[in-house]
Amino acid sequence: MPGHERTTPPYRAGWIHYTNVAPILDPLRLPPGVTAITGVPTEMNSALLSGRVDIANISAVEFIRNADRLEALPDFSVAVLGAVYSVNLFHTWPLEELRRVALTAQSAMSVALLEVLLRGRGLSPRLERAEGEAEELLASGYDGVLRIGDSALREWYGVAGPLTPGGSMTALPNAARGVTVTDLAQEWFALTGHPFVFAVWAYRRENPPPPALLQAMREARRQGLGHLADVSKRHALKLGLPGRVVQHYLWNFRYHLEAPDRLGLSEFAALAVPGHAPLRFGPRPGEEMLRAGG
Ligand SMILES: C=C(O[C@@H]1C=C(C(=O)O)C=C[C@H]1O)C(=O)O
Repeated sequence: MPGHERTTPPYRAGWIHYTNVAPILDPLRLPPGVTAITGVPTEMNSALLSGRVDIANISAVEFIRNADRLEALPDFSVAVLGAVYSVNLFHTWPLEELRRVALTAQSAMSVALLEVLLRGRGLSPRLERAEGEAEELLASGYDGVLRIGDSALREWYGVAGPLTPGGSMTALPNAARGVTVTDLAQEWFALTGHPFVFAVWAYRRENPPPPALLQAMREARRQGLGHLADVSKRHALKLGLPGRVVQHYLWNFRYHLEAPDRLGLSEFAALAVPGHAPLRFGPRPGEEMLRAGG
């Protein structure tokens, strides 16, 4: 049409912006032509699947369930080997005696992990979606509450902290005032000896991210991990937690989807989504142009 420039629509990103992705997202400068929105995991999962965004860090189980149409970046993850501190089951009875467990509506992956862990122990408490703080839900009649993200980290600290100087964050499970915190990633490690991958960066296969976005994300991660003390200090203020606790929390993550993480992911996929389509990952750093034919 005369007088009308044909413009390419923006490439739309959806970020779960929990503190655990701050080392990647805080320093990120979006390249021209890329926009971003933020939300909790279940919101970003559905934004990607419904086509409202083009790439998102989503619950890994949704990537597995939709492996026939999604692909994930080969070198980005939110994973841990052992405890994660922010995916917690708060409970007042031993796991074997739980009857009614409240699940946060923000999570898909941690819910799937809890289901796998309970099944593995032959347990089947009633699982219900309910939102609210752990102690509040425990007081209202639930005997277990699954919480994730920043509020789970804060509530974990409410039970486990304040840590004594030189005290260990790794003595788990934590318990205080009749509430036990079971760290689900720690349980996964006890079961398998492998890392647990909570999130991957996924996109619809026919719509991969522009190389400039990948480059910006990799550069941002380098910056963030290189200045972890600053990132931690800033978020500690926001969270109302000691800087050293947030720094321990952040350095503990595995952000590169390395071979051990993929092993953990495949193992989880086989348990949680039997018969899933093969998991597909995009080209390795530096190989994007090869695939684009350039
Ligand atoms: C480690 C976490 O992982 C997050 C948990 C998710 C889920 O339970 O669906 C999704 C994305 C992850 O970034 C956390 O929430 O603390």
